[in-house]
Amino acid sequence: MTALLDLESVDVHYGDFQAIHGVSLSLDEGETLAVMGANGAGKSTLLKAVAGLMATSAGAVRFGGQDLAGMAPHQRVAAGISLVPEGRRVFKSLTVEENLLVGGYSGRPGPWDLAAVFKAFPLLAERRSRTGIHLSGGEQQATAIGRALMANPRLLLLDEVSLGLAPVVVKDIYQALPVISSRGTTVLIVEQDVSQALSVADHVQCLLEGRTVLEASAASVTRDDVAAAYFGLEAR
Ligand SMILES: Nc1ncnc2c1ncn2[C@@H]1O[C@H](COP(=O)(O)OP(=O)(O)OP(=O)(O)O)[C@@H](O)[C@H]1O
Repeated sequence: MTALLDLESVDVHYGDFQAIHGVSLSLDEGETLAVMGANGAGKSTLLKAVAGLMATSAGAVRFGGQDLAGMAPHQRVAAGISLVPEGRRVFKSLTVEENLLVGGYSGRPGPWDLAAVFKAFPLLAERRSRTGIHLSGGEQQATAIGRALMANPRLLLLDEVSLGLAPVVVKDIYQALPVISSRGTTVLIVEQDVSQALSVADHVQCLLEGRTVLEASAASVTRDDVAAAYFGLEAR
């Protein structure tokens, strides 16, 4: 079976600084992969390389078997890759419902519409007429994820889902992830909260200073294994 997302020995640079060193990964349709690592490990950079916001300097990024080299970010969205960036960025003057409808503008067919998003995030259904400026951090995060789903992506990229959110809100957001997967959407999630990541992921990959130091099925690793990889204890 061809992987939905396949990275082969990818390097990414910011000028002279190399942030990603030869990272490979493979993600099958319908699966969830959690990429973990400490601050500065390269997680966001990797997501940006998949979304087309950062150029790769070596290696290949393939989506559904197609090499994405040279494909612009908007073309990747049209092909079925949606990114929820760190910091959420909902439209503050629009209501929840309007934010979601903006996401559906690209018109890809698929299982996600307003009703499906409200079913996955019941808290949004209650807030559908509220403007972005009046939403809590968690409601903004849910809106940002819902907006990305409205584009009916085959691959949803989620950056730092729980950053800065209260634990109770994080729980609400994480409850939606199995619902998202159950509709066939493949998820690549960047997360610093190891327990949350392990609770939803099929596979985990840990980065340290831009290199893969752990790659495993979520069922086969413990929090301690991941923490050790995080801090480079296995590699030394
Ligand atoms: N715009 C930039 N210019 C130069 N270096 C950058 C830039 N953005 C990130 N970096 C560097 O690239 C490396 C990887 O950063 P990245 O943001 O991908 O890490 P991260 O694992 O997502 O961490 P965080 O959780 O802090 O976002 C870090 O050393 C960072 O300082």
